[in-house]
Amino acid sequence: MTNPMTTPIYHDAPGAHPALQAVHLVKDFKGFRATNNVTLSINEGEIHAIIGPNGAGKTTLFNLLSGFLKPTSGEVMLFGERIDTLQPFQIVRRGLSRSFQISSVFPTMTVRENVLVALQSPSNLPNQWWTPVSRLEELGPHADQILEDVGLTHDADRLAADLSHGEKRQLEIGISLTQNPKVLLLDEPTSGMGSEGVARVIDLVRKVARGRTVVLVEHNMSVVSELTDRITVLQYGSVLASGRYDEVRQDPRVIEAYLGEEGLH
Ligand SMILES: Nc1ncnc2c1ncn2[C@@H]1O[C@H](COP(=O)(O)OP(=O)(O)OP(=O)(O)O)[C@@H](O)[C@H]1O
Repeated sequence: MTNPMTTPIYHDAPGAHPALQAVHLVKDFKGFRATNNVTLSINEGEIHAIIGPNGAGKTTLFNLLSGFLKPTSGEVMLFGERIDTLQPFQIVRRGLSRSFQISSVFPTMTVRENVLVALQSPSNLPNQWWTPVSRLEELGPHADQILEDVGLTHDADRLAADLSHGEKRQLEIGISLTQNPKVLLLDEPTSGMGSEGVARVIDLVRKVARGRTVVLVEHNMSVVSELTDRITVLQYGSVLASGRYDEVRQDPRVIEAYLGEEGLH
């Protein structure tokens, strides 16, 4: 095992404070290398997008960063401390949360109950909840604040099952916020949404990113260009390019290998 004290730290800009780092990360699935020596550094306060074609390894990298997969080799660092040796709930306690899409929403509970239940959990992970909803009222003001933050105040008493796709994604982000994460990972927050929903999520991500570091996997390039400070492009599990969106979109390797002749817009 590598000594954390000797782990190289990749600062990419003078004065930058890394929040989340991958250091020579490798993940093999039965001989198939899904993550190939990925090193990247995401700075405190940054909104960073991970993009790449289908099968490039984005979800695998997200799972490695949040502890849902253990790396074959390499390290993940959160504010300079190794977290790849920890369980996901311990990583949440250290300040990193991720959205779970529909898996962490209880469809038979109301929107507000979903947030209340997540608030009393030591992490926002499924199976970590045990307090009956009736005892959760003291957390009500906090839940209401989160619902306001994610724009669901008027939907508080609706069953989660009755929410639209976009509203469920808003609730997912709300559930992630219950742990007041310093680093928030969002997996395709605009997937399956029309332009109105996309615009709402862009506003929401900007809002929740205040005072936080946000990492998102995103296919919609207009979302990427509007929201992100820097992006990382994955191809075949490796980092093809990483840097400011404006720079990376002009990188000939990115244009040729990933985006086709038209490139990023
Ligand atoms: N548990 C697994 N076992 C075997 N192979 C896997 C496993 N998980 C992912 N892979 C493979 O690793 C590669 C990367 O998959 P991953 O889902 O990380 O890509 P992705 O960039 O998120 O793709 P998409 O944009 O389609 O969601 C793919 O070839 C996939 O088939």
